[in-house]
Order: sequence, then C-alpha cells, then structure tokens
Amino acid sequence: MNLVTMRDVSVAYDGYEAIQHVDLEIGDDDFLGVIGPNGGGKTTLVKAILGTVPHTGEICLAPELFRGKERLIGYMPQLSDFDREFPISVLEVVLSGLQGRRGFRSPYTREDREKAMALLASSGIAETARQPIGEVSGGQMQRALLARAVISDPKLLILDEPANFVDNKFEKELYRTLHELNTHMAIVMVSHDIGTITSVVKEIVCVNRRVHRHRSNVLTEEQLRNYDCPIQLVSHGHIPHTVLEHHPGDGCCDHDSVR
Ligand SMILES: Nc1ncnc2c1ncn2[C@@H]1O[C@H](COP(=O)(O)OP(=O)(O)OP(=O)(O)O)[C@@H](O)[C@H]1O
Repeated sequence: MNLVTMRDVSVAYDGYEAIQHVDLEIGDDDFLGVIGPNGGGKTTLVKAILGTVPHTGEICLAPELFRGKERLIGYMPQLSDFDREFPISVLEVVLSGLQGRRGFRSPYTREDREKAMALLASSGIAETARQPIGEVSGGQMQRALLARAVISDPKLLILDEPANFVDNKFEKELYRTLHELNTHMAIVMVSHDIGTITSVVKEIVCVNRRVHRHRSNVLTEEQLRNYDCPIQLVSHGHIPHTVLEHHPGDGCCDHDSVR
C-alpha cells in the first residue's frame, strides 16, 4: 500500500526549481535511501512530503498516515537545522515529537513522559533527560532527535542526514535501530554516503532536481550515468566504496570529507 503518492511535483524558490516533475510513491514497508549532489534537492523533496514548502502538482497522503487529526510522519531534521540554543531539556525535545496531535494544548501525560524516558533509556542517554539540549554532545543530540521522531509511533519516518557529525558507534546503532523500525514503518533516509546506505536501505532514490527511484539498493556506474546522478564508484583497499563525486564549489574535495 502506498502511504505517499507524488505526481508531477515541483518546488521553486524565487523562480528556481529545486525539484522538477517528481513522480514518486512511498510504500508502507519501503526503506528508501535518498542520495544526490549538494544542492540537488534532497531536503526540498523531504520538505515537500512534510508539506513545509509550497509545491505544484499533487502530493497525496494515504488515510493510514493519520490517527484522527494527527499525521503519523516522524521527522529527524539535519542537525544543522536544529536550534541548539532553544532553552529546553532533552526530555522536552523528545516530548515535542507529540505536538503533531492537532489541537494539542494540554500538558504531556504521565504515559507520555514514561514513553519518552523509555526511549531515552533504550538509546542509552537516560541520564541526559534533564540537561539542556544545547549542552549535550552531537551523538546524544542525534539520539534524542531520533527518539523525538518516533515517539508518536509514526507510519513513515523521514531522516535527513542522520549520521552527519556522529561517531561510528552511533551510526552502526542507528542503522540497527532503523532496520528494526522498518518492520513496522516506512523509512526515507537522506544521506551523502551511498557506500554505507546501500547496505542498509532497500532501494535508492537519486535526487538531482529530477528524481529517479531505482528498484534496487545497488547501483552500477552506468545506471548512475544514465540517470544523471553524479556519483563515482571508487575503491578503498579491498572494500569497494561509492561516494558522491566532487562538484566545483562544494567546499570539500577529498573523499573522506564528502561523507
Ligand atoms: N529556502 C530557500 N530559499 C532559496 N533557495 C533555497 C532554499 N532552500 C533551498 N534552496 C536551494 O534549492 C536547491 C536545493 O536545496 P536542498 O537543500 O533541497 O538540496 P540538498 O540536496 O538537500 O542539499 P545538501 O546536500 O547540501 O543538503 C539549492 O540550490 C538551494 O540553494
């Protein structure tokens, strides 16, 4: 069953079309890895699905994505988009994932708090619950943001570069958690590092203004060329690795910093 159906969707900023004529369906058990060059429109695609940017064309959300008026989409923003100065605790950040309940005015219930605490505990950061969000480490912040994204038991979880700025330990743990979550929710994950995500996601969506869904989690160089995806397959020691090709003006040029 499709949770999201996009038909001929375009999004423009001041006349510049960041994504064009997108046709994309997201099924209820999908795990899509969204890749593409810097500025290719990955975040814009996510924002279009979330309904936070004006678009042309049609974006249809299935009734299964709603519980009453609450929209069952969990979202983990890029760390850089999250305001660390916001004067709230880690626990409150997690609880704020419940604000999608429309007309939500009352204070959080005891069950809400218990659920938030249980999520913090299962991600190993229960002791940070009372700390201001601005004072925890990047890895702890990412764990809190993931807990926030799933506290409402969404049917669709969208993550924008969730492994940016974090250690390998969190990355591995994150992918294990996502694999488990994918047994009962669809996942869309934006990432630069297709070398890693191909082993995690089921299928790949390439975004370079145009959007192409590949019915596989493995892409050949030829496919990437045909779809106009500026990706390069390179080899690192014994492990073949796939990274985004450098683009002039990216501000980074060695492969490790592209990750
Ligand atoms: N609010 C905005 N106003 C004007 N232009 C924007 C805005 N947001 C994005 N853009 C432009 O739209 C294009 C796509 O941006 P977007 O952030 O969706 O790309 P991205 O693939 O997510 O990039 P990155 O990999 O760098 O995060 C870029 O050219 C960007 O400069």
